[in-house]
This record gives sequence, structure tokens and C-alpha cells, in this order.
Amino acid sequence: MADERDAALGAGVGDELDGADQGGLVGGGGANGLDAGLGAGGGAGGPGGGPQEALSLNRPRILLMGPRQSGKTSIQRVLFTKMSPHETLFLGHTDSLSIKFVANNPFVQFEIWDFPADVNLSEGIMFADQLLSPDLIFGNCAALAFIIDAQDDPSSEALTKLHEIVSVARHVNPDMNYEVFIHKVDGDLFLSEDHKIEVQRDIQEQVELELEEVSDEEISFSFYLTSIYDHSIYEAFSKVVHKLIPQLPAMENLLNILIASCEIEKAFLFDVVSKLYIATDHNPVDISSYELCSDMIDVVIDTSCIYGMSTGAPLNANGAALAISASTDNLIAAGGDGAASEAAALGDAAGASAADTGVAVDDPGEAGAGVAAEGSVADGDDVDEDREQKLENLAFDRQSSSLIRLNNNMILYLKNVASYLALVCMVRSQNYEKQGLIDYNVECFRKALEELFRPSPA
Ligand SMILES: Nc1nc2c(ncn2[C@@H]2O[C@H](COP(=O)(O)OP(=O)(O)OP(=O)(O)O)[C@@H](O)[C@H]2O)c(=O)[nH]1
Repeated sequence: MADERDAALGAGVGDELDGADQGGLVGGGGANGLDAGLGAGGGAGGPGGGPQEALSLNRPRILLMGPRQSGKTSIQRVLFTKMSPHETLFLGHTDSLSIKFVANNPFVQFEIWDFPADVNLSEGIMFADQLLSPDLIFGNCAALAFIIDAQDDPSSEALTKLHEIVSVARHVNPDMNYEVFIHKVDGDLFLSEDHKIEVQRDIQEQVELELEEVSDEEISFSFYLTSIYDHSIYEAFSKVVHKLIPQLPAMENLLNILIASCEIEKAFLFDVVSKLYIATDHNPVDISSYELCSDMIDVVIDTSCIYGMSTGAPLNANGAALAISASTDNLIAAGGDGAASEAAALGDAAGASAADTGVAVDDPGEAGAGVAAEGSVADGDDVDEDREQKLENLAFDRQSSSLIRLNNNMILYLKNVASYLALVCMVRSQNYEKQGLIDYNVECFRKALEELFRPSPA
């Protein structure tokens, strides 16, 4: 089931454009002349993406750079194609620029550019028979994620590379954010948190020292400890994506108002497909709360994959299609008090198949309309019919909602608030007594969000 769900989700992310095997870039008429359309075989896939959309150099983009084997492609594949971390062991070397357009919903759309390790930036890089100069690469770039392999011996190669990149990029785009992922902090080498922090401090010092002379002005660096084997890569990448969303402060404000008016402990707005959170309230993000809320999406989608029906679904007694609202009420797992036990409890629930965990589905009669995936997947070389079919069957729509009661007096509340965007909250049971109030406020939140992203009239 998990595989099926993952395949479905993977198909929804967007198409991958590989400079090596795509048709030529056709010059386009972007606002500043930088737009380029894909000649053939491209297309922005994913929910919300239209068919045969152009590859636009005006879209926000995140560049993935770093030394060989540092984990660049693995990060892209795990986050945006739902590749399982273990499968990344079989990835080959990246020898040409590959671009993925991520368009899971209309609110968060960007490109991921995965560079080969040995790119010579001052000369530019070939993509689909066209030379992309540093101006084109960095010009509209929102963030550069530089990946350092923490399991590799501290990396003079990585530092030299970073130095080279920053020297070129500074001239083109002084406002760019540099995100350093201290990656692969997993396994026996990184059992203790203290060791991780020590490694981070070490690398941070080395980076600052290395780049002292590049610019007189301060360069903005953020450092993250990441691994594809846990949630850390999701959390880190979420923070990078936040920098691409101009409406972020307004969304945070809305979430702050929501949690204050409903006495909610923590609220996340998740992109359901990638499981990146695109906004949260002002309370600090505790990784175990994040894991719980993120795992809840898995539970809901797994349940939806089992019980959700698309067109042609069997009919219930009233003649309505059996639809999934995946209301997973009263899911109680073992554990004691506190966040750790919550994590353990839901970890079990999410790890096992949903059918094993006592997930109950709402009365289908109440669940509303049948399930249909919103948006469509554009044709692409790597998206076969089977995967498209699975995406259509992905049961997450306006009706999707779920409630999970934990045995430590906490409730997890999930509600779809826009196309492939879910609000996931943690609420104390005693504060959930006025359920109607929460539902009402969440509906207000949904409407405000809709307003926020409504294109302003010309
Ligand atoms: N332990 C561990 N291994 C990882 C992690 N991320 C990636 N790897 C492994 O690192 C190896 C290299 O990963 P790639 O994604 O191919 O690295 P790359 O930077 O794209 O490599 P090039 O294309 O050669 O530049 C693979 O064997 C991955 O399985 C991680 O978080 N932890």
C-alpha cells in the first residue's frame, strides 16, 4: 500500500527535465527576456500544473550543488519523487543539469536544479543544447542549497567548491540565500545529538573562515543537519521553501490567530504531496510534533488509498459513491505521556498499514462527494499511464479530514484547506470540546487563505 501511495504521490510532483535528453530550449518572451520554453517532452506535471507548460527561467528556483556523492540527487528524489531512501544507493552520477518543476498546488511552485558536482560555473553549463551562463543560473535564484557530506572527512574539496560558487554568485545575485546542508548525519557515527552539534559548529566555523575574504558584506548562510533517513531533510527543506513564499508572514499571522482563538498547541500547513510544511505558527517547531503531524498525512493517505474510491466506485445504500473522508477518529496507540511517547505511538500507527491500526472511516453516507484527485498530470517521459491512474485515485480532496486521539490527552486534527494543502493541528482534548468552534475557525482560515492567494485583479 505504501508503495502504491508513494508512486501516486511521486507522479504528482512535476516533470523532470534533463538537459541531456530533452528537446532544445526554445527562446521565449519572458518579462526580461529570460524565459525559455521546452521544445518537446516537457510539461509541468502535478496537481495544478497545466500540460506542456514552459520551463521558465522566471520561476523561483532552488539550486542543489555540492561535491560528488554528497547526496544532492538523493535529496531531490526522496523529497520530490518519493523514492525510498534505500533506493538512492543505486543512483548513478549526475553528469548533466537536471531540472524538476515542483507544482503540487498553485501556492508553492518552484524548480529544483540538480547540478553535476564538477560544473565549472564561470563557464556556465549546457542544458538542452543551450549554454546557461552564471547570469541565467543565479539571476532569479531564490536559494542555493549546498550539500556537505558530514560522513566524509571534513571536506576541503567542499569548502573550495563553496568558495568558488559564492564568488561567482555574489556578483550576479547579492541577495541570494545560501543554505548549507550538513548531510548524512545518521548511522553509528551520529548517534548522539551532541556530536551532531559539534560537527555543525566545526563546519560552520570552517565555512565562515573560508568565505571571509569573498565579500566585505555579510553573506547570509543557514546551516541544517540533515539526513534522508529521517524527517530532518523535510524540515530543513521546508525552511528553504519558506523563503520562496512572499505570503509567508500573512499565513503565519493567520495561523497565529487560529491557534489563539481555538487554543491549539501547534498548527502546520502542509503540502500534502511533498510533506513539506509551508507555514506554521509562532511557537517553536519541535521535531517530534512535526513528525507526528507529518506522519498523520501518511495515515490519512494510506487510509484513503485503501478505502477511497474514484469514479466507478461502489455505491452505498443511498446510491452515493462510497467516498473517503478518512476520518480516523479514536486511533489510540500505546505509550506514556509526553511528546516522545506521542511520537512512538503514532510512529507505530503510521509505520504499520492503516488497516492494522484501528483506523475508522466515517459513515460514507456523510462523507460527501466521491474522491477525485484535483488537477492532472501532464504527459512526460517518466510518467506512465499507470502512475497517472494512481494519482487520479489519490484520495485527498476538499472533504478530506481526520481526527486522531492519542492516549496522552492530545488530539491530532487534519483538514484539507486548499488543493493538496492540509492544516494539521495538535490540540489538547479539553480544548477540543468545542469542536464546532474549531471547525468554524478552520473554515474562516480556509477562506482567508483563498483570499490571500487570489490573483489581484489587473
Ligand atoms: N547515510 C546516508 N547516505 C546518503 C544520504 N543521502 C544520500 N546518501 C547516499 O549518498 C550516495 C550519493 O548520493 P547521490 O544522491 O548520488 O549524490 P550526488 O551528490 O547526487 O552525487 P553525484 O551525482 O555524483 O554528484 C548514495 O549512495 C546515497 O544513498 C543520507 O542522508 N544518509
